[in-house]
Amino acid sequence: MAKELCSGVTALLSINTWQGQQHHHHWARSQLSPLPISATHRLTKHSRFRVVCQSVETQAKTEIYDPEFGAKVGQDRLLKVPVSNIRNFCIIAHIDHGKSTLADKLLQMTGTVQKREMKEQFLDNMDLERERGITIKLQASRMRYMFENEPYCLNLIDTPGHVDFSYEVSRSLAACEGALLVVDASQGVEAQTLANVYLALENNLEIIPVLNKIDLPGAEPDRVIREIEEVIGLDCSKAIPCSAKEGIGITEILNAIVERIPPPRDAATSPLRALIFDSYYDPYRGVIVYFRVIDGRLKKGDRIYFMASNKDYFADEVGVLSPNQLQVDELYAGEVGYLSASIRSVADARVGDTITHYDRKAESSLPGYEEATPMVFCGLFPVDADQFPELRDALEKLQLNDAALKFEPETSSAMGFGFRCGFLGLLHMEIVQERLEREYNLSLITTAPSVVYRVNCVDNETVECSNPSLLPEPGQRRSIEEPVVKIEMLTPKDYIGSLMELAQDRRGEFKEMKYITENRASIIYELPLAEMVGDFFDQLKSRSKGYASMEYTFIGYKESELIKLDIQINGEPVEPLSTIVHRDKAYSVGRALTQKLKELIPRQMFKVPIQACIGSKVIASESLSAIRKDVLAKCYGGDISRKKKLLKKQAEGKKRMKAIGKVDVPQEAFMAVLKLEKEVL
Ligand SMILES: Nc1nc2c(ncn2[C@@H]2O[C@H](COP(=O)(O)OP(=O)(O)OP(=O)(O)O)[C@@H](O)[C@H]2O)c(=O)[nH]1
Repeated sequence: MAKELCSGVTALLSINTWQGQQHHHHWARSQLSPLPISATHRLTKHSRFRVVCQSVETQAKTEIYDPEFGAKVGQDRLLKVPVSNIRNFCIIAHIDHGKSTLADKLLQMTGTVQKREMKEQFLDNMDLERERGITIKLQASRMRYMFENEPYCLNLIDTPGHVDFSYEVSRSLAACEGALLVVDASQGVEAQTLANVYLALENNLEIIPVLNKIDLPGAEPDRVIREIEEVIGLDCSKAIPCSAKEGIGITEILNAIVERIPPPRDAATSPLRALIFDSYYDPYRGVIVYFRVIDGRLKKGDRIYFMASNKDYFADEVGVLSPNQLQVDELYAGEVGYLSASIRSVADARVGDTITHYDRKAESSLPGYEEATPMVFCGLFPVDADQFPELRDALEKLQLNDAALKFEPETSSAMGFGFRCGFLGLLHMEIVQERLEREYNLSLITTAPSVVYRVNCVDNETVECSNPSLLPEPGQRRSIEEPVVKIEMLTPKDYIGSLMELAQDRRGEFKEMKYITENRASIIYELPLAEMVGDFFDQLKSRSKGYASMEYTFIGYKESELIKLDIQINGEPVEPLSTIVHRDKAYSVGRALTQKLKELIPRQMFKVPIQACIGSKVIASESLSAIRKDVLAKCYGGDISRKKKLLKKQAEGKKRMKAIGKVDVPQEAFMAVLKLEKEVL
């Protein structure tokens, strides 16, 4: 167990400890403060022990014998400081501008973690996150920082960097008094940065602009400062130039956090109100809740009450994040920590919920709580029907840790048993799919994502429909409404035309365009969400050579002329290929989709017609010709080419396919509607 001792030299330590009647002796070689040493024996507050420090340089020995020392060691690491010495902050940055690198450097510089303890990046914990280089879940860490001979406790709350998780971002901002605004000095302000800065300003945070990557030859800090001032209207006279990679400017940032970010309000005597900014499921301890105490105190053993989910528990364990969990007895207003209370699902302790005492409830909960509303749906079917129970178990397990994931059973004559799942956005959907396949070893067929439509029926009822194949028949419906989003694209001026064309093609309604600097513009459109869930983002990136960025917010539902397009393969309707499209696009989509399917579906031993229909009317048709009988298959002998062929066939057999009637349809076909060429849309 690692414990932090104080001193300042590289030393050889001889540690003698007594626990009850037992005496233990350890040697450890370590540079003392601020780096922790590790002792295999458990040191507790009540251990009596003797520490002998021997300087490696001078060989001089110093002996410390202090039965109280254990308590001091504990305190040092747990760091209790007055509320005026606490600073709670987060980092706002566009993807890839260096948020995680900076966070890691801050942890290192304050001695919170040692370099060798750090995996590639400490704050991004999940494998998937590390692989994709993006932050998905929030984490937090406290740091100890000495400023003008006084210890300060700096709590860094990490924020996810993707629009799908903007609600989580808003809650972690609400747990802070300040934010570092990190902008890549070789790039500039991006849409994501803007959206998060506005959120931070709404939460009255003190913002410290930081210009990262000044080590790069292409860095233009002055231009970027002007951009931040013009676009956001933030005073950048005290912006800090830094290189998170090279460790330049880190001390200035730490000093600015202490000097410029206000301490939390001292409200330890009010009834308890703590804001949950993250939670995750631990299979051994139940849900671990990360929170910031806004008012009052929270003690180990307290009976607590979650105001939104209406559940009560006993707080079995309360502690701080350093960044590993360290237990404490109590946390008071201003502090950030975690608790565990044998909670079975994260849905009971949702991000944004308020924790109060069961016996002394706060009058009102903290503002800003929202239920997670899935915006994007898709069907998930096991390739092998036997895996259905495993898929259900896996989804249930994932849901324990992800309150935003929704699912319900779905049956389709073409696909068999599966689930209709709801996600916050496309990235969330991809993450869940990947985790199901990787962590649970499932082989899945995923249908193209769909949004939730509102169907106004002739009997004046309104039904919500997230599955195109279940859309009420034309005779039963009066109108269909679809979700609409407002998007803001930030782009260098050279790509304005191409991006406007993209938005226009996707049924976008132009709202506003303004130049934010002489070379960059902001373009605002309102556009159906359904048009966004496809490859809009990829298109935006490829049309702007990666320079444009975007941000979207849901603004409401709007009536639109929509119809259902069905696909028949070999005369059989394939419901998972049904899509809802705008009337004007039905013919071109139908044509493109049948052509695409013809390319994707392997040829069979017989001729296969592929048709697109609206109701019973066929609007486009293609046909897949039969393959000749494989005469070579009957060949006998050890011919190498024959073996190769067999191997190839075997490999093909492993490809994900779903037999629809007699036809094998590969996974790509189900996503075909997303990949239709731009020209036809
Ligand atoms: N040259 C240079 N590169 C940097 C610096 N800071 C970060 N980088 C690099 O920029 C890339 C992105 O950095 P990250 O810290 O992963 O970015 P991020 O903002 O955390 O990204 P998300 O986790 O996706 O939000 C990495 O390849 C870093 O090595 C810097 O100061 N100088």
